[in-house]
Amino acid sequence: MKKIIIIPSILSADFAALKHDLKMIEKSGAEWVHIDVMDGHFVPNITVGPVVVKSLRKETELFFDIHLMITNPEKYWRKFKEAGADLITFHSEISAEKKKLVEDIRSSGIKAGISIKPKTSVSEIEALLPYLNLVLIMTVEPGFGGQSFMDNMVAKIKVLRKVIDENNYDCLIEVDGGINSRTASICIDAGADALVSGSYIFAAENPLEAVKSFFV
Ligand SMILES: O=C(CO)[C@H](O)[C@H](O)COP(=O)(O)O
Ligand SMILES: [Co+2]
Repeated sequence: MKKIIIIPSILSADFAALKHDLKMIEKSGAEWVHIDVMDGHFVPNITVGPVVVKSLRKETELFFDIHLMITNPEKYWRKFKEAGADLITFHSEISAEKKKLVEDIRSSGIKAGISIKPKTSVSEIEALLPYLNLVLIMTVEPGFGGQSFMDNMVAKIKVLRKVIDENNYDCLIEVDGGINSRTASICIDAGADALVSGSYIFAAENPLEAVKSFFV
C-alpha cells in the first residue's frame, strides 16, 4: 500500500499558538504542514505572509507546503521561498504565464504545484503535468476552513489519477478542503497521494489524536 501524506493545515489553528501546534504536528508523525496564504483579492479572506512563514521556519523542520491563494504569485513567490517554503502551489486561475512560473520556482531549488478550484477541470492544467511536482485539487471553494467536502470532486481526482498513471508523470495529487476520516478514505480510493486537513484536526478536542487517526 502506498504511503499517504497527511498534511495538517494551520488555517484553523490558534495563530497565537502556532509554535505549539508545529510541535504537536511533529509529535503526530506527520511530516508536512500546510500554510494557506490569502490576499483578500483572489479569495475574500486574508491570512499570513512571508514574515510569518520565516518565523515558523525557525521552529521546525517540517516540510512547508505553501498554498498561495493570491492574484499575483509571480510577484511574491520568491519571498516565500526565501522564508523557507519547500513547495509552492499557486492557482491555475491566475493570469500569469504558468509554465514559466513553475520553471522559475523549480529552478530556485524547491518544488512547484498548481491548484485547481472546483469549477476548473483537469484539462486546464494537463499540458503542465510533465513539469509539476504536485496538483492540488480543491474540494471546497478556496478562502475558508471548515466547509463541507464537495463529493462531486471525487470524479476529478479519478480523472487526474488516470492521466498521471497513463503517462507516468512524477506528480502527486493533493486534496484540500473538508477532509475528515470519512472523506479521507474516499479520496484515497479515488487516487489521492496527499490530504490536507484543517478544521477536523484543530476543532477536535484532542488535535494530536485527530492527526494520528489518519494513520490507522
Ligand atoms: O485552502 C484552504 C481553504 O481555502 C484550506 O487548506 C482548507 O480549507 C483546509 O481547511 P478544512 O480542512 O477546514 O477544509
Ligand atoms: Co489550502
